[in-house]
Amino acid sequence: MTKTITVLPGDGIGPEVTDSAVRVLDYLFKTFHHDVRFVEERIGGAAIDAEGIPLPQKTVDQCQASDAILLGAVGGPKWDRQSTNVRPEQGLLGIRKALGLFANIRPAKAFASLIDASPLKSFYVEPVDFVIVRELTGGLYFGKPSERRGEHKEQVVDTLAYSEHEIERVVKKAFQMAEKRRKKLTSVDKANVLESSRMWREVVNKVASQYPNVEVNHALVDSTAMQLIINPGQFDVIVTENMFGDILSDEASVITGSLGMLPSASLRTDKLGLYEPVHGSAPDIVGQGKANPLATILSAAFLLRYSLDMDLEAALIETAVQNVLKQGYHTPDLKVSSEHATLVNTVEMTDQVISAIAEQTAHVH
Ligand SMILES: NC(=O)c1ccc[n+]([C@@H]2O[C@H](COP(=O)([O-])OP(=O)(O)OC[C@H]3O[C@@H](n4cnc5c(N)ncnc54)[C@H](O)[C@@H]3O)[C@@H](O)[C@H]2O)c1
Ligand SMILES: CC(C)[C@H](C(=O)O)[C@@H](O)C(=O)O
Ligand SMILES: [Mg+2]
Repeated sequence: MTKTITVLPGDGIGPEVTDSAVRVLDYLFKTFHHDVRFVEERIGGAAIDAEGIPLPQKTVDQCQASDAILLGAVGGPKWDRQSTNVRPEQGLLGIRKALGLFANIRPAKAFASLIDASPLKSFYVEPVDFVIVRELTGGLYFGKPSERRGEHKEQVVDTLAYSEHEIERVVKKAFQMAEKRRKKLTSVDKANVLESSRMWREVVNKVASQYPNVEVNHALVDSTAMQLIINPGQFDVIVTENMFGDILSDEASVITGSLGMLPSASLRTDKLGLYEPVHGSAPDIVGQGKANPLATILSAAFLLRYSLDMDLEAALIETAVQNVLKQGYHTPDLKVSSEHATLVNTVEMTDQVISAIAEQTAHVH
């Protein structure tokens, strides 16, 4: 049966990086004779410009009817300047919520050839291999009320709300991942201040009894931000609420070299997932061929693994990315200094990944 991937390029460098990932996927599907079609829909600023809203119903319906979703990025100064309440980011939050994608998986792993691209000393970067499991459909991002108040709108309120069920399902996902990895789970919160964090801890402790092989630590978010810099190698799986996960995952991304390298998967309990780079629409480099497509290409590998059960094809992408980096190809965001380094643009980087896949699949007809 034909599988469908909905592609949501979005704004800024979004279309540049999704084009790259679609080319890589298309190459693999042709090579292995998989029957997969791509359908493109609008989200974010692109949807606001065309239809006045960041998440048209047609986009939601198409995503719901598909097997997986590949997203670029949304947002940019053009829409920040508009004085309306309509924002591109509402499209992204809306699609995560509409599809119930509660678990956002953001791995950070050191690539041997990028160790020197990190702002940290290589000694700290080499052992890095952790996954942030970020709760994605609750917390401060979605709590109501969220509004300006008072006669002169001189007050404001945002709400951090969670139900036990919302915490439990994402914490279980994190335990399941930890079981398959080094069996260490760090739950990050602000339990010295927030009631929601104290409940978060209780739920983690309750779920922990079902996973006796996994060692559990509770850590405060401020000290975790520091530990990520002074000893990032200590972490295996980190589970945390929506906003803390957002912040820590950007921090994590630079440890391993660049925001342009970090993929993500947003999952629920069945196979449908949304795959996107952790980075944003990078308005400062749009249209210049400088966008690093690897975060999106690696997100496409997750798409193959988690939504389409194509583990072999996913591994081919990951090995190809490693090989291309080993050969010294890099986009401008990757500060590599080796004498074999070759600076390439977005399209050339994609070409290199496809040739590296071709080398591995030369025997397939
Ligand atoms: N998932 C998303 O769609 C998403 C995520 C974060 C930010 N945003 C939106 O993106 C816009 C810009 O936000 P920002 O500037 O804070 O974050 P950003 O991630 O877009 O950019 C931060 C910096 O990293 C660089 N960068 C990011 N991705 C890169 C890539 N693939 N290759 C090379 N360099 C890359 C950018 O050039 C910039 O200097 C905002 O409107 C924000 O809301 C969207
Ligand atoms: C653009 C924004 C709404 C989004 C978030 O905060 O979730 C982004 O920063 C991310 O990390 O995916
Ligand atoms: Mg973010």
